[in-house]
Amino acid sequence: MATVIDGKAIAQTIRSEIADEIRLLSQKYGKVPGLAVVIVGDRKDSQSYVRMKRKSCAELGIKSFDVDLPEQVSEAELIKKVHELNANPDVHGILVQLPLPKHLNEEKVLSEISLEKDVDGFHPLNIGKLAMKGRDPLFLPCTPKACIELLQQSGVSIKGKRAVVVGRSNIVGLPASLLLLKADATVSIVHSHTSQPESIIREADIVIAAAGQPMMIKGSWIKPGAAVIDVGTNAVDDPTKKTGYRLVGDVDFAEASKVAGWITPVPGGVGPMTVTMLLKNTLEGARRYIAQNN
Ligand SMILES: Nc1nc2c(c(=O)[nH]1)N[C@@H](CN(C=O)c1ccc(C(=O)N[C@@H](CCC(=O)O)C(=O)O)cc1)CN2
Ligand SMILES: [Mg+2]
Repeated sequence: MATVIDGKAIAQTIRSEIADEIRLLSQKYGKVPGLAVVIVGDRKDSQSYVRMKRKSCAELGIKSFDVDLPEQVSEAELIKKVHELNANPDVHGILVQLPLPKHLNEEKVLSEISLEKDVDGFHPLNIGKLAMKGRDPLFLPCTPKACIELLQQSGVSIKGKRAVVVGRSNIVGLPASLLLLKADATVSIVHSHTSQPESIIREADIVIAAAGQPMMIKGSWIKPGAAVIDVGTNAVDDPTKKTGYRLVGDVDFAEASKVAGWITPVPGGVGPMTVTMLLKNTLEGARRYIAQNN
């Protein structure tokens, strides 16, 4: 049976370290990190993620700046808000919750966030630097950073290993594959046009599943002893639950956990670490700001 990687517990340990560092920063410089969380519209899932982020800020001593905009907000108004946050010296990190409503151009909006405050690491220049050998972005995207941190904390070495990323989204799949490449893995990306994905996944020592397809990766697709990091958070109907649904990953956990060496659960794996990496990036942004302005 695989070792189940407890993302919630690992996240908790890192959070208490972040809280300690924030206390020190505050004592020494009289400043606390500030994070602006911008949300447009009222998608239930996005609202819930934003609530989690704001609550986590409060718990760790990060000042959160809440910007809630209506679904119909114009691109110009949203960008004006971003510019105001760029100019606010108490804000060290800015994130715009994704996805945005269809009428807004995500790439345009994200490229207006100051590079030094881009704690999601989604600014095209930060992504570009991630793709370049010998260059480092100011911030790494939170979910891919969470995946690497979970592997490292579990003692899984990446260098020279075969890694497969399932999915090629801008938020997870693409940056995760770039991070694995930077860590010297041999990386393949499997996506909706890949024929026989199972034959490629079966060769992988490390699998990062970020396809958004409930339980698509079967136990028979996993190489014995592989490390499996499941980014999927899919709601599937479950009449036995009060809510009427339950969350499952992109991996069939019951099957894969019998074959893998390590595996993350859903919920309680990558999700809590994603928010923790955001808090860590915000602390990094504040530290950098203080170093440049003292
Ligand atoms: N601006 C951004 N937008 C989005 C990001 C992002 O990193 N930045 N990622 C996702 C959503 N996301 C954070 O925003 C996120 C998703 C899931 C979790 C999480 O903790 N999941 C829990 C289960 C939660 C539940 O019970 O509903 C888990 O896996 O244990 C955190 C953050 C898209 N948008
Ligand atoms: Mg859009």
